[in-house]
Amino acid sequence: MKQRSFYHLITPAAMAAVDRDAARSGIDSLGLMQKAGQAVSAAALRLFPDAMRMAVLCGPGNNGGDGYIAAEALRMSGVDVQVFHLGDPALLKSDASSAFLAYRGKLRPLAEYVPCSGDLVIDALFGAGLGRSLEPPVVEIIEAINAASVPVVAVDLPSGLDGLTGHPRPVAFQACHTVTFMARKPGHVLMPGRALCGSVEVFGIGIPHRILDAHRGEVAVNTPSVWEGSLPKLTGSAYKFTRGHLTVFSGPMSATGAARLSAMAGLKAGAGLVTLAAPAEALAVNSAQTTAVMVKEVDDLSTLRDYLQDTRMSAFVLGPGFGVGEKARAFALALRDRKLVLDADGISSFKDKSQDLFAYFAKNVPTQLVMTPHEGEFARLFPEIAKDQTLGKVQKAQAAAKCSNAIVVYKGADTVIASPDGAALINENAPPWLATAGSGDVLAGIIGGLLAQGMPAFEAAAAGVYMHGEAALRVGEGLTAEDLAAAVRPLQIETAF
Ligand SMILES: NC(=O)C1=CN([C@@H]2O[C@H](COP(=O)(O)OP(=O)(O)OC[C@H]3O[C@@H](n4cnc5c(N)ncnc54)[C@H](OP(=O)(O)O)[C@@H]3O)[C@@H](O)[C@H]2O)[C@H](O)CC1
Ligand SMILES: [K+]
Repeated sequence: MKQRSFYHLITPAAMAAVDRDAARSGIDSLGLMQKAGQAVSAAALRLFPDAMRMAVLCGPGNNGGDGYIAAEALRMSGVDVQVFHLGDPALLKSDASSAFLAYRGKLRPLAEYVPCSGDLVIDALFGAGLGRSLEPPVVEIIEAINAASVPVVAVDLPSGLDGLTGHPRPVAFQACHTVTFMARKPGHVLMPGRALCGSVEVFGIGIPHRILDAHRGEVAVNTPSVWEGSLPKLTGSAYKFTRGHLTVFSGPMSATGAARLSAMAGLKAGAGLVTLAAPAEALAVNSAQTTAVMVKEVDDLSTLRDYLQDTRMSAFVLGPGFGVGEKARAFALALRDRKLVLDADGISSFKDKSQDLFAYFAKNVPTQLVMTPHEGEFARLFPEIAKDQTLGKVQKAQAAAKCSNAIVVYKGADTVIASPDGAALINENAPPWLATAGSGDVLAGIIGGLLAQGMPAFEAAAAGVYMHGEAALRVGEGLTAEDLAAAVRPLQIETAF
């Protein structure tokens, strides 16, 4: 059975609505808090059986409530527990107040906590209800605990981490383990939140899935379950043209390697034919270094138009090593009714001219344009969105996809794939060694290869990002882009021979 709740992400605001609906449907909310707190206590005992003292830091809301339940459960297990509270516990409301009243152990104000060797900190200051940036006294305490390197188990989210954006506000605990409830939030998956959480445990506290489903938004983790139904299927009657023809545009003689990496990756991703469309000066160098990939002269807009007469040309990659400028812009606009991956120089060519690009591709429904910017390229194409500090990476990618009518693959350790209709996926299978020269060229080629085989653009982009991560994991540390391209494999092939 698929663990659906693990792959769908629930924003903190949606989680609050889930809580409200659970209470309205008659579910005992204190019972939910008790299960949450007990799960935290179980995790602390399992992971840190030898802790000399467990310091439970309890905040002013329900996250603090979970902390009081955990503290009492630990105390009952014989652990030396000390609660350090933020704010006046007499002001706690409803379930959190009940949890506080049920706690029978030692209690001191948060400011009195001094981290000691042998401590385990259980962080129950703030969770999904963090509504604004932390104030200086709490910032200082978090910084002091992080600096002391005592282990921290976080309740729901490391305090200070924004569950929507994955950003610290302005600091957050560095946890070694985080226990969250029912479903992960985007902040558990986006960077740097993912790193601040340590390992993440999703504990079911008994909220029915029908309530979670009702509040499930547009953001999920990029897993095969989202797009595996759209993967190209290889049947016994397949021949090379039915598997699609990908064209990758080569740069000038001095910059052809990037396009060759894309081309090889497209072929490995399953495209039946791949052609490097190169200017005359780069024909020889490309021909000398390719075997299965074909080479064809495409010099200018006029030869491109002739080339496009062949309607079997099913998808295109423009950008890797291509060169920034008017030629890239003219080529991209000429491809407006084709399936196109616009990457690297193809993106940078539209700096300060992005409205032309967006206007040309505005009418395609569904969109056939995939753009693959890293952070710097994203800022060139979407300067206003990039500098909006109120938006997290997912919201930025969603806004960019909407205004460009393109699938936006906003790259990084936490690549976000966003569609103009608002759907967004966060990728989490990319190992750190994927950050190497030429890695993006390989990704563009994989996505192009999937588009060529008929996958819809959003699914092709998401599957491509996932296959890219899988290929990197297969190669391991020390990977070069050549190794990566060679390690690309189709994910699912139906062998109906
Ligand atoms: N279904 C579930 O997943 C359950 C989760 N539980 C736990 O409940 C919390 C969410 O509880 P909530 O009370 O909504 O929020 P918090 O405890 O995280 O924080 C709210 C309180 O914190 C104050 N606040 C917010 N930001 C700041 C700040 N920057 N500085 C100081 N104080 C802040 C806020 O004060 P206001 O003035 O804004 O009202 C609140 O007092 C979830 O994370 C889980 O741990 C349930 O226990 C079980 C069900
Ligand atoms: K917390």
